[in-house]
Amino acid sequence: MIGSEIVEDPDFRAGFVSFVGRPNVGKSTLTNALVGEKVAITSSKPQTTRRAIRGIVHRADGQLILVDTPGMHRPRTLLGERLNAVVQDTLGDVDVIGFCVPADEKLGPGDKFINEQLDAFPRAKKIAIVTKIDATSRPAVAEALLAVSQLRDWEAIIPISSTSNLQLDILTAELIKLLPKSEKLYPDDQKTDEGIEARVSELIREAALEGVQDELPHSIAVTIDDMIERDDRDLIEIYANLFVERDSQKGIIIGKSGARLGEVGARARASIEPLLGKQVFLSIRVKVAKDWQRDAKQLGRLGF
Ligand SMILES: Nc1nc2c(ncn2[C@@H]2O[C@H](COP(=O)(O)OP(=O)(O)OP(=O)(O)O)[C@@H](O)[C@H]2O)c(=O)[nH]1
Repeated sequence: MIGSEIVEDPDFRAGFVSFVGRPNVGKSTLTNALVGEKVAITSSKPQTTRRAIRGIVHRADGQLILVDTPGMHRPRTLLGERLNAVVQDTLGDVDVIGFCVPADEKLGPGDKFINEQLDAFPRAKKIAIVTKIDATSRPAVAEALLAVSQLRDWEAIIPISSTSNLQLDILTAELIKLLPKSEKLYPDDQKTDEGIEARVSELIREAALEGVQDELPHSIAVTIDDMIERDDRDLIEIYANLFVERDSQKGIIIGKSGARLGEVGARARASIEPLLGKQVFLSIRVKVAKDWQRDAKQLGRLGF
C-alpha cells in the first residue's frame, strides 16, 4: 500500500469518565460545558437525568467519553431502583469517576453517602470536582476544597464553574492524564453516541419540565412515535407522546385552552431545530399512563 500514512500518537489517551454527585450539583451542566454542545438535559429540578448519555470531548492529546449518570439517591420507586441500577452498571467500567460537590453548599450526609459508594469501584481513578465556584465567596470555595479533601485520597481536587467557564480546560487536561493510553475510540466529529430520537425526546421533556411544580418532573416521560423528513420542504415532522401519571397532571401540562402545551412545543422546537439543522413541525400528544413509575411493564414501554 502506498501513501496512506496514519500518524499514531503513542501518548494519546482515551477512556470513559463519569460524574457522580447529589442531584442538582451541576453534573449535566458540566458535561455540556466540556463537550461544548447540549447533550445532557439540565434543569433546576433535581433528578432530571435518566439515561447514561455520552458526550465526547476531543483534544489533541486525548479523548474523554463522558457518561452522565443520574443523581445517586436512595430508591423510593421502581423508577428510582432502575436509575440506581444504571448508575451501578455505568460506574463498573469507567476509567475515572469525578465526584462533584457544589462550592455553595456545605458537604452533607448525601455527599458522604455517595462518596462511600465509590469504594465499590476500585478500578476507577477518583477525582473531586468542586462545582459552581462562581456562585460563592473565595473562603467558601476554600472551605469546600478542604472538606472534600478529607473524604478520601483523590488523584486531584479541582474547583470549577461550568457557567462561567472557570478551570474547565484544567479539568479536561487532568482527566485526560488519568486515562489509559489508547487510540481514538470515536471519530473526531462525533460528540455523542445517543440516538437522535432519544436526544429529541429529552429536549421535549426538558421543555415540559420548565416551570412545573415539584412532584410533576418525575411523572413525565416522552416517547417519539415518528420522525418524518418531508421531501418537498426542509422540514421534519415529529410525533411525540408525553406521558403523565394522572388525569390532574394532564390538565397542568396542557394548561388553559392548551396554552401551556403550546409554550412547551415552542420551547422544544427552539432547541430541536438547531440540533437537526432543519425546521421542525412538532406534535405532542399528552397521555395518561397510570402510575407508570411503579409498573414494570409500563417502564419497559417508556424505555427504562
Ligand atoms: N452558578 C452556577 N450554577 C450552576 C453551575 N453548574 C450548574 N449550575 C446550575 O445548577 C442547577 C443544576 O444543574 P444540573 O447540571 O442540572 O445538575 P445535575 O447534577 O446534572 O442534576 P441531576 O440531573 O438532577 O442529577 C442548574 O440550575 C444549573 O444551571 C455553575 O457552574 N454555576
